[in-house]
Amino acid sequence: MPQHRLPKSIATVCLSGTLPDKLESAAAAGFDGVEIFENDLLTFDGTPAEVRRMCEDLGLAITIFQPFRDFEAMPEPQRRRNLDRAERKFDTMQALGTDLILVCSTTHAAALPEPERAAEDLREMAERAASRQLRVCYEALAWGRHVNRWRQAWEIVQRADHAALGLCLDSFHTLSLGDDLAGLADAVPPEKLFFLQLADAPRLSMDVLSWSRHHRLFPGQGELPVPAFLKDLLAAGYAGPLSLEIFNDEFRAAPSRRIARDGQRSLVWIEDQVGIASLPALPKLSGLEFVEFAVDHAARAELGALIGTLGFRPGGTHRSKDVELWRQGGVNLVLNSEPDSAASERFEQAGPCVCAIALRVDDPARLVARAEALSYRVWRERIDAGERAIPAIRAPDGTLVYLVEDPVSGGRPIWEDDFRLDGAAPADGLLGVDHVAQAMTPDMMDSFVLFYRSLLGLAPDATWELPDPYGLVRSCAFVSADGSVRMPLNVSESRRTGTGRFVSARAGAGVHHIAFQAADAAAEVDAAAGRAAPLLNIPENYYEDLGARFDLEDAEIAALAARHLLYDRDAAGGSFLHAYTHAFRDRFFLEIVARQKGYAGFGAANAPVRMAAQMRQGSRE
Ligand SMILES: O=C(O)c1ccc(O)c(O)c1
Ligand SMILES: [Mg+2]
Repeated sequence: MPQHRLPKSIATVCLSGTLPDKLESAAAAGFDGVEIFENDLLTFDGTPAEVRRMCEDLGLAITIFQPFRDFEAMPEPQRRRNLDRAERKFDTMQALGTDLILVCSTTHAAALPEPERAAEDLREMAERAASRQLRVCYEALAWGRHVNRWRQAWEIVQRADHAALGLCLDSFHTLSLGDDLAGLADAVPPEKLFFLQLADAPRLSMDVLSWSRHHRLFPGQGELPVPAFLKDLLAAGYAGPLSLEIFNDEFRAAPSRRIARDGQRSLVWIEDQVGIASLPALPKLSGLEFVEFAVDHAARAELGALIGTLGFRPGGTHRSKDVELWRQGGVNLVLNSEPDSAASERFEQAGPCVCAIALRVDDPARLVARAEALSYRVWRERIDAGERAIPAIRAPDGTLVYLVEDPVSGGRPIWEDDFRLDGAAPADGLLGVDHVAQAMTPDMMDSFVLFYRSLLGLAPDATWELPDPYGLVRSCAFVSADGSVRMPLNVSESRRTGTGRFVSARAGAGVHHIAFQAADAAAEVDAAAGRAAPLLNIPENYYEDLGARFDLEDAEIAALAARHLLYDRDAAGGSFLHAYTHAFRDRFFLEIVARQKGYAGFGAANAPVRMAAQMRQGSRE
């Protein structure tokens, strides 16, 4: 393991904007250095010396200049021209003030399949570089013409045998081919490990070039074993920068400050994963203590009426603020109309919405420290004497995530301190909050993924592509190990889907629906119907199909149909019952669910039916 902190670096290609924007965002996020991607220099209207000065002013080192393409093993006359081209790039590097250039393995059809020639050429280039105190590192592209594995690249570097020539290892190129770094520590001396690029990605079945150019992600946002890769590299003695190199269509378009910040977080996360730095330990989560809505008085009355039909009753009022607590069984809903508060700020911006959720955790202070180490913003609401200070962390969309100490860990319920609990006894059919689903623009998804994974240790469930009548909705839930916290994330490229319309109305991301877990779904729905709850109608065709898909008795199906309950079952025999309310002002909706025999999903198979029903219901209003 390295004795000193490894510098953190990011390739300019990861970020949107002009070169100065990219550099400022990298510096603001706390990076020590940048990889200058050649295209960002070519399109910049200023000299390399100016870029050098900008970086110096921002405290950024230029860790590498890249890429230098189609160099090795080319026939004449390209061979000679390539060496001239290299000399020109060395001039640029000297003006930039960086000593390292990345040569990626050639993809050129004319390249010769001769490692000896590749070695000879790289040796010549390294010799010329060395005469200017510069160095060259060689990277195997996963789609290289003759060299696509690090072992092949190493064979060539070894054969070239020049002190100014080493390897660049890129986690994507190795892991995308199902390869790993086994044998690296034995084969390659540490001084030959010149540079490391870290990139994660979702597992996709497509050609590796398109996968790499459009779908890379920061470590922790995807599915590749990047921490294991880094561990192997550190064990082999790598002591250079940890550098992020992400080609991603969303990143290219998203605000560079947010993406740079996420990049920096991903490196803090991976340092903790591999044990070269440590974050305060992950929280132990035990469910949601409350969900808070930002409302004005009119919306509060209307929302109170809706949740009233699900058996919620006013349970108390806040001692010093215009805030009501509504309860049903194990669920607490907070309706916040306090002017000049975090809630009112959200209301002004987005109208009635979920402005906060509260997690029950074993140690709020430890999770606040973890959030701070990951540069997530911590919020402390102003409080009056005698009231409890409840810390909160800002999710990527600004929603507050309050942290309350789990009573099991010795925490006292927060309600007695801050509320006058004077409500009538509510109904008690709900056990707790089952899940809170958020909808967002596609460019926000990976920021949320990193938030839930790095901060809370939630793990991704399966990804679903759900057909709404007006476009696809992509959904992936993040779930705690014990299932007590479930957070589905939904995105849609179309603005006409339910998700797309929500995101437009909400101007960003937010909570799209909240599901309550019932002990007995049928009883809960019957009670809600008795209170004239606006429940979503499900068409008869759905129930016809249920009978075909599952071995349910006709009477069972009739009982589901009568209640507009949806049904799902998993391979292990677990089952799921759920029903929905109409949307509240076309913004968010509520769901009643019951899980049996360990069912762990969300009824994804039913989502198209639900979305079509919502579309019909919306157009009737
Ligand atoms: O996609 C490419 O061409 C490319 C270029 C340079 C790299 O370091 C890399 O990993 C990929
Ligand atoms: Mg690379």
